[in-house]
Amino acid sequence: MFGRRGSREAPAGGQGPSDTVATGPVPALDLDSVHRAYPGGVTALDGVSLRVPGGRMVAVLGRSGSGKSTLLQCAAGLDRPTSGTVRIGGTQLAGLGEAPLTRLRRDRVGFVFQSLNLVPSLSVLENAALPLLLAGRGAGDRARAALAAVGLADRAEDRPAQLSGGQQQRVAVARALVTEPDVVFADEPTGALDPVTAAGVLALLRRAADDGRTVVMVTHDPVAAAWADEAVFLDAGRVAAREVAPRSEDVRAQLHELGRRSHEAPDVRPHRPPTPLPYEPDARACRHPAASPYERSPR
Ligand SMILES: Nc1ncnc2c1ncn2[C@@H]1O[C@H](COP(=O)(O)OP(=O)(O)OP(=O)(O)O)[C@@H](O)[C@H]1O
Repeated sequence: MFGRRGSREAPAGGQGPSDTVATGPVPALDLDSVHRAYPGGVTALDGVSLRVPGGRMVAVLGRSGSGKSTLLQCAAGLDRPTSGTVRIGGTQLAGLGEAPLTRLRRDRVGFVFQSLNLVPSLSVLENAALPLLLAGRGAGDRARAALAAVGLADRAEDRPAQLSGGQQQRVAVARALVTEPDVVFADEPTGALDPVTAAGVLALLRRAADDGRTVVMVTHDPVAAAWADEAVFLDAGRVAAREVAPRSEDVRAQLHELGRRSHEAPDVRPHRPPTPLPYEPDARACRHPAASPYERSPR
């Protein structure tokens, strides 16, 4: 049911390591020379170009602090690059005001986050339906179908706290897919899960790509990366390498090589607040964890 893609063809065109080449005229996701400098002088992204066609799953890897989450946030329209362009389905995000950007995120983009999970006070069904409810659209049938697709049809009336961690993450996947988005962004979606449960979540993302969606997943896990069509390795905010049809051992070796190149610098995870609810116009102003309705619910 959750088979890997049969065709794992190499990208055409002899491009350098900074590009994933689109097969169609308009890539589902297109980043061109994206820079992101934070106040204080940290350059998190230093000219990243990445084109991802529809139906492809890309894993983004790299050492802690290499810019993976910043890349995801800029690509998803949750953060604005200092320079460079991001296009989703041909729409340039920089040209959009807050309201159209919010609509685009809500209607054409899905999000799965490790630490930013479900609304504890809502039922599982309401959580899965959330992007549709916020858009004022009828939600029941589609949310039930999305829950059925992740194997949780019988838990629709439960609260998130009544589910296991893996089940909660499957609800998050259902929520990400309920709008039938063009692009799904997943930031370490399996980081807190055991290997078997993680495989279930990865299979769902894999199936989304096989159904024609574009999936961009940040991960530290070489095994998770092996579910993708392509692995893109960041180092100090740049694309350092890429691997088509990655195998976990090759990904592990590449990560080791990146670590060696950086002279075994201490692997310190930067402090970053949880990503705010991506559907609200003022979401980027709500950086404090307490303001986020997607807090991980107590178990
Ligand atoms: N809001 C911020 N303000 C200032 N610097 C930031 C901010 N967010 C991230 N950074 C810095 O930008 C760089 C890239 O951070 P980012 O979170 O994108 O890395 P990452 O590869 O996702 O790391 P990890 O794997 O640990 O999550 C780091 O040096 C980090 O400290």
